[in-house]
Amino acid sequence: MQKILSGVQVKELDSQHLKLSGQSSHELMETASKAFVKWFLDQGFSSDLPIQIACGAGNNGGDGLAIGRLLSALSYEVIIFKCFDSKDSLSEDALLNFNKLPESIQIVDFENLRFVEKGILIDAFLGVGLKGELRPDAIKIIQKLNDYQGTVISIDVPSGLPSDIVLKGEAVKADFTVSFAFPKLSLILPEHAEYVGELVVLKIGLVEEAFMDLDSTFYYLETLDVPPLHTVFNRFSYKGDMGKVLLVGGSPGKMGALILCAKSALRTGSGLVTCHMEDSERVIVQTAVPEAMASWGLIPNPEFYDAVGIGPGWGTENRARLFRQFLQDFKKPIVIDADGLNLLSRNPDLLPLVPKNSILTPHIGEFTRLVGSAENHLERLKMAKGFAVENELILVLKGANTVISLPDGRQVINSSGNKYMATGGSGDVLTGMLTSYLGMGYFPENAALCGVFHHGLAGEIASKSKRRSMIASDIIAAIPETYIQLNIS
Ligand SMILES: NC(=O)C1=CN([C@@H]2O[C@H](COP(=O)(O)OP(=O)(O)OC[C@H]3O[C@@H](n4cnc5c(N)ncnc54)[C@H](O)[C@@H]3O)[C@@H](O)[C@H]2O)[C@@H](O)CC1
Ligand SMILES: Nc1ncnc2c1ncn2[C@@H]1O[C@H](COP(=O)(O)OP(=O)(O)O)[C@@H](O)[C@H]1O
Ligand SMILES: [K+]
Repeated sequence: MQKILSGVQVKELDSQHLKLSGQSSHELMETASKAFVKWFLDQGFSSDLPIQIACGAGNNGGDGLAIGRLLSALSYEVIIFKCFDSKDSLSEDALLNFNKLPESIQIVDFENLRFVEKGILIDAFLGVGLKGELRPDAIKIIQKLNDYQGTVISIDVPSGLPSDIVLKGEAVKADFTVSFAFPKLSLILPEHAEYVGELVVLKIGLVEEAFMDLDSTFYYLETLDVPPLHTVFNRFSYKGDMGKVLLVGGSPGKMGALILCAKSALRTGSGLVTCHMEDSERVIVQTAVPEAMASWGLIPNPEFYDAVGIGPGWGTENRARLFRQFLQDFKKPIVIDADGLNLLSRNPDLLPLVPKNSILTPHIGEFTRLVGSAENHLERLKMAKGFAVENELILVLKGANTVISLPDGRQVINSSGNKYMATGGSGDVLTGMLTSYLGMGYFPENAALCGVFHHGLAGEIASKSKRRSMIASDIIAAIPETYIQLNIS
């Protein structure tokens, strides 16, 4: 998995990479700019209007200048807005690219800037080299850039946004942020949603060894990381190998949560799924999911099951005793969601009974009840890490860019998923997937990573044709396609 480094570490990373690869810094800038242009062309933006590029004096501006030259060579009309005083203030590579600009590109001093409205503005003013608070002249530039009415694309980070802390002042509000190598930590904080817009991360061929000596506990989970985490089943596998899972949840009026969870576990690959609920509700489950079995009353013989998921739609009234009894009987890692988490919040004495390496899946509200309230998401991530380490549990903090905190202190940020997944029941689908992987014998860490990634990918696939019409059942229907796309048998 790709380490996520701080803005300060990026300089060190660059020099390590240049040393190990033999590439020059100018070539690296060219690679990054070409990666951007390739992405840009794939988006199919209209080529009728000029591309306006606001360039600063550092290497972020250098990227902007190189991109301008590359787009101009593809017959785009390009206008460069100079957000720096003179050529003397340019970084070495920015100057090199400034001197390579063809005559056909218009260069306009920032004071004389007049936007061509409704087109595209590329923000290459400030990147990870931003230090301290913005200088007054930079604030003015950012305010002016934010007056633009068309599409804004920020390079690496929206200008003004610090790369790894929460923003205090002004920053560019982008529609897209195209970051290089890994997402800078601040790009995944919900506080910055209106600045970052859609997040895109492009590979620029940095050699892996360059990351080795740079410390970070944050990692980025991407498509290529996932196939090796999966268990391969052989042709003699039988349904017992695929896991016998028990899902405990549902209550009158909330049976849908358990049904979604059961369908999701089956689609993920579980061999046998049993739903445990109140006697009065079992007909609903048996009708809705004929592939699942039903159980009610006390949980008979918990040891029979390979994995258990507990909580979706369960309610909290009169559940604590059953939960305690179950935790005393069942010693393998489990998945706890929704009301299972609420029960833990209300009965903290249950927490030490939760088997080590169990997976807890709170959204921010459940997290606040369970772990405490945080001033901002960065502080929340710190608390999540502390909770996972202290209790030897895996904490999946759900949201855009779900963060998986592992008992050894690593925190893995998921790259898959999108806003269309913000729909009732999508968390229940995740619980079914996670429990299914545990049931198939996956190490809990791999179950968490695979479950979260495939869930997000299924959301992406389903939303292609559904957009805001997507419902949780659509995510379940897209699970098979995730295996096809990742070539998992
Ligand atoms: N490995 C990577 O990630 C690569 C990074 N590249 C680019 O290089 C950028 C980093 O370049 P640099 O290190 O030159 O830094 P930047 O270009 O991000 O920032 C430096 C500029 O910001 C100004 N500045 C700093 N603090 C300020 C403040 N408080 N108020 C106003 N202005 C301020 C400086 O005067 C300087 O002009 C990245 O963001 C990325 O765009 C690419 O060129 C290639 C590879
Ligand atoms: N904006 C978003 N971008 C990506 N994923 C999202 C977004 N909003 C929600 N999700 C995902 O959808 C799921 C919602 O779960 P949850 O909040 O428990 O919903 P519910 O209780 O309705 O099932 C989580 O896995 C979360 O990561
Ligand atoms: K920028």
